[in-house]
Amino acid sequence: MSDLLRELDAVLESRKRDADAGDSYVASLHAKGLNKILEKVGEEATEVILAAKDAERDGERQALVAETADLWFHSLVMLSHLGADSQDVLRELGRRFGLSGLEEKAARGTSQRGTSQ
Ligand SMILES: N=c1c2ncn([C@@H]3O[C@H](COP(=O)(O)OP(=O)(O)OP(=O)(O)O)[C@@H](O)[C@H]3O)c2ncn1[C@@H]1O[C@H](COP(=O)(O)O)[C@@H](O)[C@H]1O
Repeated sequence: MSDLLRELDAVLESRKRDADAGDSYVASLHAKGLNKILEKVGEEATEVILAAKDAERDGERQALVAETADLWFHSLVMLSHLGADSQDVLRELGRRFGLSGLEEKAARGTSQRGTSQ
Protein backbone atom coordinates (compact mmCIF):
# COMPACT_ATOMS: atom_id res chain seq x y z
CA MET A 1 0.00 0.00 0.00
CA SER A 2 2.88 2.30 0.77
CA ASP A 3 4.17 1.43 -2.76
CA LEU A 4 0.93 2.70 -4.23
CA LEU A 5 1.28 5.94 -2.30
CA ARG A 6 4.89 6.29 -3.53
CA GLU A 7 3.74 5.77 -7.11
CA LEU A 8 0.93 8.28 -6.65
CA ASP A 9 3.41 10.77 -5.17
CA ALA A 10 5.54 10.38 -8.31
CA VAL A 11 2.55 10.89 -10.63
CA LEU A 12 1.43 13.95 -8.67
CA GLU A 13 4.94 15.41 -8.79
CA SER A 14 5.22 14.89 -12.54
CA ARG A 15 1.76 16.40 -13.13
CA LYS A 16 2.78 19.42 -11.04
CA ARG A 17 6.02 19.89 -13.03
CA ASP A 18 5.19 18.86 -16.58
CA ALA A 19 1.49 18.47 -17.30
CA ASP A 20 -0.84 20.81 -19.07
CA ALA A 21 -3.94 21.94 -17.17
CA GLY A 22 -6.06 21.00 -20.18
CA ASP A 23 -4.84 17.38 -20.06
CA SER A 24 -4.58 16.72 -16.33
CA TYR A 25 -6.96 17.30 -13.43
CA VAL A 26 -4.01 17.54 -11.01
CA ALA A 27 -2.25 20.11 -13.20
CA SER A 28 -5.51 22.07 -13.42
CA LEU A 29 -5.68 22.23 -9.60
CA HIS A 30 -2.09 23.49 -9.36
CA ALA A 31 -2.83 26.06 -12.06
CA LYS A 32 -5.83 27.34 -10.08
CA GLY A 33 -3.68 27.61 -6.97
CA LEU A 34 -3.69 26.77 -3.28
CA ASN A 35 -7.08 28.31 -2.49
CA LYS A 36 -8.81 26.08 -5.07
CA ILE A 37 -6.99 23.02 -3.70
CA LEU A 38 -8.01 23.91 -0.14
CA GLU A 39 -11.60 24.43 -1.30
CA LYS A 40 -11.56 20.89 -2.71
CA VAL A 41 -10.08 19.48 0.53
CA GLY A 42 -12.83 21.20 2.53
CA GLU A 43 -15.54 20.03 0.14
CA GLU A 44 -14.28 16.42 0.26
CA ALA A 45 -14.04 16.53 4.08
CA THR A 46 -17.69 17.60 4.25
CA GLU A 47 -18.64 14.78 1.87
CA VAL A 48 -16.80 12.29 4.11
CA ILE A 49 -18.79 13.51 7.12
CA LEU A 50 -22.11 13.16 5.28
CA ALA A 51 -21.17 9.70 3.99
CA ALA A 52 -20.16 8.62 7.50
CA LYS A 53 -23.56 9.66 8.85
CA ASP A 54 -25.25 7.73 6.02
CA ALA A 55 -23.07 4.70 6.77
CA GLU A 56 -24.04 4.83 10.43
CA ARG A 57 -27.70 4.90 9.43
CA ASP A 58 -27.78 2.23 6.73
CA GLY A 59 -24.54 0.24 7.14
CA GLU A 60 -23.46 1.05 3.54
CA ARG A 61 -19.73 1.74 3.51
CA GLN A 62 -18.87 1.96 -0.19
CA ALA A 63 -19.77 5.64 -0.54
CA LEU A 64 -17.80 6.40 2.63
CA VAL A 65 -14.73 4.61 1.25
CA ALA A 66 -15.04 6.48 -2.08
CA GLU A 67 -15.40 9.86 -0.37
CA THR A 68 -12.46 9.10 1.92
CA ALA A 69 -10.36 8.26 -1.17
CA ASP A 70 -11.34 11.66 -2.65
CA LEU A 71 -10.27 13.36 0.58
CA TRP A 72 -6.94 11.51 0.71
CA PHE A 73 -6.29 12.26 -2.95
CA HIS A 74 -7.00 15.99 -2.64
CA SER A 75 -4.94 16.12 0.58
CA LEU A 76 -2.02 14.60 -1.37
CA VAL A 77 -2.41 17.26 -4.07
CA MET A 78 -2.34 19.90 -1.30
CA LEU A 79 0.84 18.39 0.18
CA SER A 80 2.44 18.22 -3.27
CA HIS A 81 1.54 21.84 -3.96
CA LEU A 82 3.42 22.81 -0.80
CA GLY A 83 6.45 20.53 -1.34
CA ALA A 84 5.50 17.58 0.90
CA ASP A 85 4.17 14.10 0.12
CA SER A 86 2.56 10.96 1.49
CA GLN A 87 5.90 9.66 2.80
CA ASP A 88 6.19 12.66 5.10
CA VAL A 89 2.77 11.83 6.56
CA LEU A 90 3.62 8.11 6.85
CA ARG A 91 6.85 8.99 8.67
CA GLU A 92 4.86 11.13 11.12
CA LEU A 93 2.34 8.32 11.68
CA GLY A 94 5.28 5.92 12.13
CA ARG A 95 6.78 8.22 14.74
CA ARG A 96 3.50 8.16 16.64
CA PHE A 97 2.90 4.43 16.23
CA GLY A 98 2.60 2.66 19.56
CA LEU A 99 2.43 5.92 21.46
CA SER A 100 -0.92 6.12 23.20
CA GLY A 101 -2.80 9.30 22.35
CA LEU A 102 -3.72 9.62 26.02
CA GLU A 103 -0.08 9.26 27.19
CA GLU A 104 1.05 11.74 24.54
CA LYS A 105 -1.60 14.19 25.67
CA ALA A 106 -0.53 13.83 29.31
CA ALA A 107 3.11 14.46 28.33
CA ARG A 108 2.27 17.47 26.16
CA GLY A 109 4.32 20.53 26.74
CA THR A 110 7.41 18.72 25.54
CA SER A 111 5.60 17.61 22.38
CA GLN A 112 4.26 19.47 19.35
CA ARG A 113 1.54 16.98 18.43
CA GLY A 114 -1.80 18.74 18.21
CA THR A 115 -3.16 21.78 19.98
CA SER A 116 -6.81 20.93 20.60
CA GLN A 117 -8.21 20.47 24.11
N1 LIG B 1 -6.86 9.53 -7.55
C1 LIG B 1 -7.23 10.41 -8.33
C2 LIG B 1 -8.51 11.05 -8.19
N2 LIG B 1 -9.51 10.90 -7.29
C3 LIG B 1 -10.48 11.78 -7.64
N3 LIG B 1 -10.11 12.47 -8.73
C4 LIG B 1 -10.85 13.51 -9.45
O1 LIG B 1 -11.24 14.51 -8.55
C5 LIG B 1 -12.23 15.30 -9.21
C6 LIG B 1 -13.07 15.97 -8.16
O2 LIG B 1 -14.26 15.32 -7.94
P1 LIG B 1 -15.59 16.16 -7.86
O3 LIG B 1 -16.69 15.18 -7.77
O4 LIG B 1 -15.46 17.19 -6.78
O5 LIG B 1 -15.55 16.82 -9.35
P2 LIG B 1 -15.96 18.18 -9.89
O6 LIG B 1 -17.19 18.67 -9.21
O7 LIG B 1 -16.00 18.00 -11.38
O8 LIG B 1 -14.68 19.11 -9.52
P3 LIG B 1 -14.52 20.69 -9.53
O9 LIG B 1 -15.14 21.19 -10.81
O10 LIG B 1 -15.21 21.20 -8.28
O11 LIG B 1 -13.03 20.89 -9.45
C7 LIG B 1 -12.90 14.38 -10.22
O12 LIG B 1 -12.62 14.87 -11.52
C8 LIG B 1 -12.19 13.04 -10.02
O13 LIG B 1 -11.97 12.33 -11.22
C9 LIG B 1 -8.88 12.05 -9.10
N4 LIG B 1 -8.07 12.45 -10.12
C10 LIG B 1 -6.86 11.86 -10.24
N5 LIG B 1 -6.41 10.85 -9.38
C11 LIG B 1 -5.06 10.28 -9.53
O14 LIG B 1 -4.19 11.26 -10.07
C12 LIG B 1 -3.61 10.77 -11.27
C13 LIG B 1 -3.36 11.92 -12.22
O15 LIG B 1 -4.60 12.45 -12.67
P4 LIG B 1 -4.62 13.54 -13.85
O16 LIG B 1 -3.85 14.68 -13.37
O17 LIG B 1 -6.06 13.87 -14.12
O18 LIG B 1 -3.99 12.86 -15.01
C14 LIG B 1 -4.59 9.73 -11.80
O19 LIG B 1 -3.95 8.79 -12.62
C15 LIG B 1 -5.06 9.08 -10.48
O20 LIG B 1 -4.09 8.15 -10.03
